Amino acid sequence: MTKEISVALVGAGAMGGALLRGWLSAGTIDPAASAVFDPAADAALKKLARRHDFALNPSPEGISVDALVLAVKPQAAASVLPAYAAIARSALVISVMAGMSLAAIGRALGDPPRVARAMPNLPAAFGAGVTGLYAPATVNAHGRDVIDRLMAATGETVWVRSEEEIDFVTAVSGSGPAYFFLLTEALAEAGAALGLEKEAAQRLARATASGAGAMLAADPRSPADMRKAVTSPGGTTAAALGVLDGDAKALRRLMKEAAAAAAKRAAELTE
Ligand SMILES: NC(=O)c1ccc[n+]([C@@H]2O[C@H](COP(=O)([O-])OP(=O)(O)OC[C@H]3O[C@@H](n4cnc5c(N)ncnc54)[C@H](O)[C@@H]3O)[C@@H](O)[C@H]2O)c1
Ligand code: PRO
Repeated sequence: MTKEISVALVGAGAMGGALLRGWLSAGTIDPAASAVFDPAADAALKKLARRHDFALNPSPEGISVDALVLAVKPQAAASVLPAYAAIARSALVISVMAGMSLAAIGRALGDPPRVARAMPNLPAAFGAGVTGLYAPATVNAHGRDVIDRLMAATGETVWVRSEEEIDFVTAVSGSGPAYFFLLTEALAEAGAALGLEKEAAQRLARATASGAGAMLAADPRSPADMRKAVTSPGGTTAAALGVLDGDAKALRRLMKEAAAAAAKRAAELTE
């Protein structure tokens, strides 16, 4: 049997909390040997700590774990991370922070020997996440396996070739769920504008987004092939796609601009 991983998690908000819940339900981590740090721990997190018996907000002094996972806001990192420098000396450090470079993490933690970047996304809370991963050569095969096992507990993992590509992952899958939620909002608004009752339009749009997501998860066909399966020649879908994807390729152009803006912002956060 594979050994459970001991983890110190710094920041158990939306993303850190989703990872923690994924690890606990998949049995990936050893709760009794793990610790979670979050000064704003709410009742749900306290209940989780009691149920699974992990340490919540212990003194970081003397804590020794396999992996130190950093999930605080990048803007808070410089002031928060130094308190965890001693843990980082012997642990594999995995940062899920957007736009916080290996160099900046190293500076804040006193240059620990092994630091990797991971960019998960929020569907991790339902085991439906995808995480982009990058580790420099200082992280060996065992370290990579630990990172992969931790992140695979909440969905798929995709290794990328360079640290710069983590900013591109952030633009595609880290921020990506928000693009689909916006599309769902926009579709509901369009339905209401046509004359549907607002609530009916919202239910139709949401179930359509979730149904399309279920097809993407279960159907091996490419997204383009599934799009074609919905589109009868000269029919209603073709009329809509003529607006979204006609000669001007409006949606594809907009998506490129949006992803470029997200990647640029990730790079700015790094400075
Ligand atoms: N939300 C996402 O979809 C998403 C996706 C990928 C990566 N991320 C990254 O995850 C990180 C966290 O984002 P989030 O959305 O979960 O934010 P969040 O605000 O929900 O969570 C941050 C948590 O850090 C805690 N915190 C603050 N000071 C702390 C300290 N001194 N010690 C320990 N914990 C402390 C806060 O109380 C909060 O619970 C960010 O760096 C973000 O870039 C987020
Ligand atoms: N949420 C974080 C942000 O918006 C990182 C990816 C998703 O910056």
